Amino acid sequence: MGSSRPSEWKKRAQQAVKAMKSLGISSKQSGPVLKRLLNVFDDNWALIEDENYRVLADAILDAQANGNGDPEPEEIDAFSAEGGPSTSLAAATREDYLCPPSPPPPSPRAEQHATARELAISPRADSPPQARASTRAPAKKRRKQTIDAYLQPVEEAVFLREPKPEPVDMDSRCQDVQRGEASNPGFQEQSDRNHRKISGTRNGTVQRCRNMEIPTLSVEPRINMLNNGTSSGAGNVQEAPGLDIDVASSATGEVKMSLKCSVDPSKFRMPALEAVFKMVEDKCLGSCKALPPDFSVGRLMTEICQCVLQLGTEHALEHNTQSDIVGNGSRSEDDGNRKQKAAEESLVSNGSESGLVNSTPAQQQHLALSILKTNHDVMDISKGEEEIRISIVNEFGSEKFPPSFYYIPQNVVFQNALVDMSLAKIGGEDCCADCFGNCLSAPEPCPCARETGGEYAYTPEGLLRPAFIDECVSANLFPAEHQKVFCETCPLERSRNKASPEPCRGHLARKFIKECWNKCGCNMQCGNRVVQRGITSNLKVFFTGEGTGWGLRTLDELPKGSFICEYAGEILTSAELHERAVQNMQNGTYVHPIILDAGLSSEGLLKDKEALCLDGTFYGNVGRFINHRCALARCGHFYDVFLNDSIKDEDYNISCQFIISGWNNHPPSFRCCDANLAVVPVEVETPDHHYYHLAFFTSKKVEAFEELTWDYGIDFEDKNRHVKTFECLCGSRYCRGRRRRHPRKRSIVAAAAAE
Ligand SMILES: C[S@@+](CC[C@H](N)C(=O)[O-])C[C@H]1O[C@@H](n2cnc3c(N)ncnc32)[C@H](O)[C@@H]1O
Repeated sequence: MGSSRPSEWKKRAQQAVKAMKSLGISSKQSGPVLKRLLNVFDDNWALIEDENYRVLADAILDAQANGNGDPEPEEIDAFSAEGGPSTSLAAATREDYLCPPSPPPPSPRAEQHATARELAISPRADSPPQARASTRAPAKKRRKQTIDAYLQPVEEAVFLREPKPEPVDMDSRCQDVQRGEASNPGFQEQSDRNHRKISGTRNGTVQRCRNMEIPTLSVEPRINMLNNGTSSGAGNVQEAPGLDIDVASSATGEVKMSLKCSVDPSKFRMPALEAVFKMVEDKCLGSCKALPPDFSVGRLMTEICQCVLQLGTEHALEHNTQSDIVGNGSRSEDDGNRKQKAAEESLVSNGSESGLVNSTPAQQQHLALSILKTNHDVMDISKGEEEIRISIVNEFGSEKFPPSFYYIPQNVVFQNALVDMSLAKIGGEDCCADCFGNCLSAPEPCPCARETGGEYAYTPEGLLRPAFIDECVSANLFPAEHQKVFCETCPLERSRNKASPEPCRGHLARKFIKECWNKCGCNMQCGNRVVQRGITSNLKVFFTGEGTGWGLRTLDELPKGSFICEYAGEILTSAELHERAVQNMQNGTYVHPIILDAGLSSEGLLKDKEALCLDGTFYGNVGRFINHRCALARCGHFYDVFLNDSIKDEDYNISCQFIISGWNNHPPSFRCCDANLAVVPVEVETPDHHYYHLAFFTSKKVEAFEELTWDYGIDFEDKNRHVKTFECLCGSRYCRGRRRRHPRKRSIVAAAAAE
């Protein structure tokens, strides 16, 4: 039959074999399969040649996958001798081989992937007929799946080529990658599978992933990649496969990352790592103008390793902490873990000895929750509760996590607090039902501006007006200069001592912001709705390393008057707060709850339960991380401040003048204030001042990465205070809470000041 074939037939057979050769498939592999195909297709060459011999390439790979790839010697001989197909494999049908139109044949790389496939389209002649039939029946469907899977790596593949002379357009490359994803429905799924593929080793893990974000570069064939010596010989076209990354950890604590590519071993010798880094820098990164001049791939890889280690160890800590609490799993000897465990143990034991036994069920629940809930998300401590992610960072590597708490973006009632948010309570004078869009653009201020004297508290740029902030800071620092209201029977004093409460110490009549709300006709973008829209600045929780625990910093430069966040927490009655404060003292912990007493002056006589407080200890937002900084020494304390040798004479003079004559007698530039936030009462849902929000605004321009601080207003010298306080480590020159170091000097300065 072979000799009777026309030369045209032979020519076509040679071309087919040649086409397969260019894919790295030898004639020994392609010949027998071609023979089978011609038999099945009744010598219809068009079907085989279609799409650049796609059917043939696919059939060869399938044959290899099914162990039929190595032809019997007779088959090869028969083909070369006769140049025509054998009829012995006619059990396969045309349908088995045909598939919907698809892109051109895959690269040789696909060979590796083909080995993973389960398809058997050429059943052995010795299979029972039923078995063969059942194999064939779903073959078409499987064929399609196979080809889709088979073509997939081609789209995913990263081809390394020589760089083009023109600058690299990273954005358009990324778009190309994204387009690839969108145009191939299987792509995302495949990618997800690659990312999910995590297998455990003994006490270690191996994670394999394909980096889909590596852009495609143009290529020249000579580029050699790392060789694992197992390549099946892909010819001399060195198309680097999709970047396969392995990350493995061993029981001994090593973390290893590897990038894998295949190459012909005879053409490869391992280059020096520095040379590789240099080449990558020159080729791929040098043209990217955004990189800093000292950028290097070596540092980039070190960064990657460090990130792997950091994320890996943090994850382990979370896991171990939770395991310990439920009583299974073993804890590593990591220092941070031991510390955390010790802290938890002390909480537990304190709880059982004094705290938990003596506390109410609700308190017990809170203590238990605080012990259990240690699953912070380092990428976003709010776990999606805020519009913006707020990550946690510890540059010191000691305390691994901030204290446990539940993240809440808004205040919640703990138990007995009564917060009347009824719409019925909002009268026509307390809202702007007739407004539309942005109230700040209207020709006349709306009724919501009444609270702030007919002028909105916010500027059109969304900043709190400077005069408003200065007033709030001043009230905090110089309460004596501001109006105070005294209750007949102070609910706060009564919560401390019901039997014989002390006289009211007075409550400052404070300035409120009033925002538009649900009964108003304006929209959510109205300029008079800043606090209720939530956090918009980029913030980070960080470990201060200065003895003040965790703190909050801004990542943006912020002008004066910028809204940072609310202080959100549980709403407690003053009685509940008092009970909690006592518990906390017994447990050796100190929290900084805030009393919502700005409205007490207008409320008249209140029952205990009606004086409200906020506590962010167990439930809170990022506001709970804002540390205290002494804004300014108060009269009577300020001499001590200047005993510190680092304080210059001019500071001394300015501050003395300042303190003696008061805040308002000095121009703003003299109003030196070390804390950079002011806390402001904000009315949103309730028109009275019984319940309100507390919002932090910058009290001056703040640099990017600066820690955000506010003055808690603590009188560190007050021996009668009912809650335990901390020794202040704010580092401010005006610090009121630092331990005094030079008693002798103090008396000299005091004497000098008295003259
Ligand atoms: C509202 S929390 C602030 C966040 C806290 N640093 C943390 O790690 O969770 C208040 C607590 O922080 C600590 N703190 C805040 N400011 C401080 C300061 N200036 N000096 C010392 N400790 C401070 C005290 O332990 C205080 O009880």
